Amino acid sequence: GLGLSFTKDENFGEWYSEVVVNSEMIEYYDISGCYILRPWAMSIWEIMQIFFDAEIKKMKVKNCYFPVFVSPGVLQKEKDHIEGFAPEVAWVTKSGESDLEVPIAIRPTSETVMYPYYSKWIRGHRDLPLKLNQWCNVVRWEFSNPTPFIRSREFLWQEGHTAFATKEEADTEVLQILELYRRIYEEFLAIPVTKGRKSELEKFAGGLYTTSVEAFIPNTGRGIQGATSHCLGQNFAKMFEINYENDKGEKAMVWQNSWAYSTRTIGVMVMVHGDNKGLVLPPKVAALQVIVIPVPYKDANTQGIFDACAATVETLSDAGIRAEADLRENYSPGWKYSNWEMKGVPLRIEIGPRDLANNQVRVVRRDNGDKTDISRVFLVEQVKGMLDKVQQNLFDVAKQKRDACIEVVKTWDEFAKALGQKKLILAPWCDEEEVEKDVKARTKGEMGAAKSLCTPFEQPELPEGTKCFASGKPAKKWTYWGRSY
Ligand SMILES: O=C1CCCN[C@@H]1CCCn1cnc2ccccc2c1=O
Repeated sequence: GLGLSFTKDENFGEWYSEVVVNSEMIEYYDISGCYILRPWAMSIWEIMQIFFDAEIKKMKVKNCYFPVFVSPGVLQKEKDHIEGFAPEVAWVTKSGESDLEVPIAIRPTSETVMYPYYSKWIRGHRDLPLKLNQWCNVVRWEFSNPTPFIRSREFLWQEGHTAFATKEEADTEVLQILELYRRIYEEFLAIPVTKGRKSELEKFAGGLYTTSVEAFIPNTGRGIQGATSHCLGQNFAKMFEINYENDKGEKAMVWQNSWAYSTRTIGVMVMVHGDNKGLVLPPKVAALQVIVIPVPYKDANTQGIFDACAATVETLSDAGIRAEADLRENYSPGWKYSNWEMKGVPLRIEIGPRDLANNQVRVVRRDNGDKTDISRVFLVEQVKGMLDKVQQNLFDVAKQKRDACIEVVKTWDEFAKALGQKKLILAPWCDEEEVEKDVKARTKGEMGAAKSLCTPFEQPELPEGTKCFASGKPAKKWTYWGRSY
């Protein structure tokens, strides 16, 4: 039938797969871990891209495009960053019938592709800052459970790679980009995220420090890294000899950042807002914000109803609202309601004989089902107002649910209990890596180990003498912990 076979609370994994397919965002592909992004998903990606691309252009970042193929020499150049990732690198070994002399890697990320050329292009201090970004795909041949948008062997992202004369400039940009990622999640996807710093164990090994925006999925009790903004320090500058003659005539190495968000954002949005009727789209990223549906009754002025639907679409479209009418003759209004609810369209407008007679329309909200009759005289401002209310309500509900999952703990027992209850745990930590490894070891199991998610920039009060939850040593900071994707 039309509806879902699984409910979000009873069978989250099956529910998710069904929603992304039935809403026509994803088509499963015949290669494991690869998915077809259909227009209903691609339109969300494009709306975010328009915002983010415009914002980085204000920051004087320029777009470019580097090859997808990586020569083995440079890929292996960065020893400690590549070692952990090597199993994920996909290689081209043949063309046609013949083997390639030297296998060629497919980019899993582009530091090693780009930085030999940064070394060539950056000569003097006038060549700085160099700020490039590319919108592209990357390939990581992962083996852990593939999930559309969340974990796939190929995904779309943007990767920014910048180089500065000073650490101060790099530090500043890291946080400017992180704020853009917060806006992507909170202003567009209506998802609350926490800005913070990754631990030494969880950070990008090739960098100096990693900041991230962290989201949380209440249904699975798992944290998920939403986007990352790394300061690479001078590590890659040393490796790839990216230096310049500074204004004192000395040779100096550049300070670099790299930052990315990916199509994973779309999966988080599905998981957070979706319900048992299917996808729920935040209006800001909805390709279609209003669907207008005629509700003819016997022969009561059917043409008048269809004309009113068309006129309503025109009025809303002229006001910049993304609206369409579903005038298909061979589907009932009820079928259409279910279909567009499954696709997550924020508002439905119904026009029947009574609405026509009263020069009004009935508006139904997808997020909470509220029905409101509004006069066609005030149509645009009322619909705009309702779209804003849907956007805000989705954020407020998601934030309330996420906050309800946060558990502040002081001891190991409280930590273990909260973990079992699928909580997002805030705990005082001594900031020792050995202790972090110990937490992973002690929580290993079929649900996956707990790990540190981030140390939030907004630190609660840490009373003198507070002990680390895991080691009992003097705590230095509050850190979020939990199972994760
Ligand atoms: O996050 C980002 C932001 C954008 C640019 N790259 C950084 C760091 C990527 C870390 N990473 C992640 N998976 C990998 C997989 C295979 C080889 C290398 C890597 C790898 O370096």
